[in-house]
Amino acid sequence: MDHATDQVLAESVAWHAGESLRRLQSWAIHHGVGSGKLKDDGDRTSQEFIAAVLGRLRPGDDILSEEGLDSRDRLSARRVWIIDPLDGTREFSEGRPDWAVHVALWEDGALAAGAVALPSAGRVIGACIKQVDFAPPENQKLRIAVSRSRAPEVAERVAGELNAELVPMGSAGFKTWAVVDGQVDAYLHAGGQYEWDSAAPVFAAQSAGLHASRIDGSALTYNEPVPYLPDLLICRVADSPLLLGAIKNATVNCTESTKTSAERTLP
Ligand SMILES: Nc1ncnc2c1ncn2[C@@H]1O[C@H](COP(=O)(O)O)[C@@H](OP(=O)(O)O)[C@H]1O
Ligand SMILES: [Mg+2]
Repeated sequence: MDHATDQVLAESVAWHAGESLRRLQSWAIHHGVGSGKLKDDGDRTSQEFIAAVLGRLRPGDDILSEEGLDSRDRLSARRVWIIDPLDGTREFSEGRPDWAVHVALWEDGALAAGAVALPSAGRVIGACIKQVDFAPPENQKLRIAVSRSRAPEVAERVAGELNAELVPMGSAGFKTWAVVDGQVDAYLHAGGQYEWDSAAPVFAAQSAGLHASRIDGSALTYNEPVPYLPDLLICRVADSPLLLGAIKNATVNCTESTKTSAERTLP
């Protein structure tokens, strides 16, 4: 299968899943559906839709999904779709716009396709997005997107060292889009996340010419036995030495772990 065809599929399935979720969210708000039910319905229906499409169009591929059962089979597979049917679930269930759908393809050791659908912005970011070549206005503080509900301690320290502004938002995909779109200069996360939270955003960011790595500067790797990938930095390549240096200073005595957890075991 050629990667251009896989990329079209990733963008299309993410877009359609996102549009269904957007309609579900509007309907639920209009009818006063509780946030718990909206969250469960969103996760379930998006998972079912994406799994059905990939199962029909790519029957030989494996799937690693936040909402699906994991299996050891994917460790010997050549191609694994890594999906988060609804990222920013909390924000979705609160009726907010900062959520996304992530669909990525890992093939032979690397990300080969990926798409992040952003229904509130009417956008999908993937392989065909414009390269990010802008510089921030002079004398403007660096703006760093962080989790709205779990802003990491390291980000607060980095902001202190660089006199940067932290911008809280939901969803890894939404924050990545904010960097690609120039609304912020970086997205910094630590303290916990899984492969499905970052695979599609990282593919889209790298396609746009951005830096994406672990917060110690090492490469992000996918389809690992334990899909725990707790931290992430996305920013312009030119800003990466400054940010990685500040993160290094900030992680001394920081309580957040950047080590891979071995807590999840495969059946
Ligand atoms: N400390 C942590 N441990 C595990 N997952 C985390 C985490 N912090 C953030 N995440 C996950 O990363 C995604 C983006 O988080 P945030 O919106 O806080 O930036 C969310 O995915 P889901 O919404 O798919 O669960 C969230 O659950
Ligand atoms: Mg997620």
